[in-house]
Amino acid sequence: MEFFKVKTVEETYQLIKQQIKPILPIVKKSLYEALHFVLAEDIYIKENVPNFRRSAVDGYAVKASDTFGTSESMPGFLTVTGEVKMGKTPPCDLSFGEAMYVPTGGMVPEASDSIVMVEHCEDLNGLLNVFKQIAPGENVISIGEDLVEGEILLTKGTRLRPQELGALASQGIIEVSVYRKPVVGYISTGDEIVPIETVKPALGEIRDMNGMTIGAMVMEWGYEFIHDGIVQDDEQELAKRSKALLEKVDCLILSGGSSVGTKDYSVNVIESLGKPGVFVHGISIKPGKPTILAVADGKPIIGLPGHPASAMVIFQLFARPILNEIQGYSQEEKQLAKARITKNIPSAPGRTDYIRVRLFQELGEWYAEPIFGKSSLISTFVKSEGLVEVPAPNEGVQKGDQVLVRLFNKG
Ligand SMILES: Nc1nc2c(c(=O)[nH]1)N[C@H]1C(S)=C(S)[C@@H](COP(=O)(O)OP(=O)(O)OC[C@H]3O[C@@H](n4cnc5c(N)ncnc54)[C@H](O)[C@@H]3O)O[C@H]1N2
Ligand code: MOO
Repeated sequence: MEFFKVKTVEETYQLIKQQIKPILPIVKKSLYEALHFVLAEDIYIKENVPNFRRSAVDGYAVKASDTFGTSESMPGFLTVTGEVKMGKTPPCDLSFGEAMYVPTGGMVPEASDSIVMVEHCEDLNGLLNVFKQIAPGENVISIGEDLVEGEILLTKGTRLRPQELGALASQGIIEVSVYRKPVVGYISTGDEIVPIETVKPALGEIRDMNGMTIGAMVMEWGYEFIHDGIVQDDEQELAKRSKALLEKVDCLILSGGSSVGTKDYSVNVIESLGKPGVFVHGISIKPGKPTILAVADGKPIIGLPGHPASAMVIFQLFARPILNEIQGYSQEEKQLAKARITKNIPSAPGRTDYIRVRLFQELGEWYAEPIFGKSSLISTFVKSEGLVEVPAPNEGVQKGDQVLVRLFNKG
């Protein structure tokens, strides 16, 4: 372990990918319980969808060539031979000069290649007047147009959203193998930190905000959170409590004591918990520079800076990908919005800054207003809806520049 040799944000993300592996057990879940779990198997399409030719509209099945040359002023005439009932096969096939009524989703007779919409024709006692020519294939959903038998439907590592569950349902797959969701354990450190229930903290004491913000973020992501309480600045006690908690959870978070002060024991304790140990201590980032990232016998450990806004920024940026990796999910988060920045943001080159911003809309354009303030201020987060990144090589962002905002979850 190297002492406080800062890594860039990019290097940190690369190290996370290298160091953190899927460790969570694979479990079976019914589709009803599988939302947001990460798939642990490849799934192939075993049935075409649709597996019969289906009409996309309410109309008449015809041969397209029978409609060629027809128009409002010069309708074509076809004989209506019957009607297709929903969920049933057509009563008979179709010949030239014939038409058959088919509702949306109904099966198209084999000899028909297209459907004229009801609005483009008129059924006069079995004589269909067609006022519009159509092209072969029009309004027909072909076999396998949605999902083709034999092709891959979903790959291992896909997070199951409503649409993936729908695709699985189309195949009659009612149970899937997924990675169990992580259980996150958390300890606040610091002689000055007192439980939030404390009615009147003594002068110099502060209520445990980080336990609340970090716990709520974990729960927002759908994972289990265990707050194991507050540990005073006592290295042995912290080591004992961290070790015991790490055995029960998949990922351990310590808040505070991450810096280089005389009572900042987090890094030693984290290093003692298992191999290979600390792989990041210090990131060239603002806020959150003294962040610690480690792996102990496969389990990730994060040492968060104590300042509440720093802890939230770091947790948002790095805990999310770490928790994704242990579930076998390694895609990037994509909750981004474009906006114009309303003020200049100065920044030191060589350091990546994350600025809290409030979003608002004016004359159809979105704007991001920087909420400046120290990294100890929770109020900066309360007023914000996202973070704007000022990349390391840049000296800042100019008022009016287009920026990408990483949105906080709206719940
Ligand atoms: N000489 C240096 N000092 C500091 C550096 C540095 O590079 N050199 N970095 C600064 C930066 S940046 C940060 S961030 C802080 C991080 O320090 P720690 O992680 O050691 O955090 P603490 O000292 O324990 O706490 C900082 C601050 O946050 C409050 N805190 C802690 N835990 C909680 C909690 N659960 N809820 C609410 N507030 C909490 C704590 O009372 C302190 O006020 O280090 C700088 N120093
Ligand atoms: O980098 Mo620290 O998190 O600002 O105070």
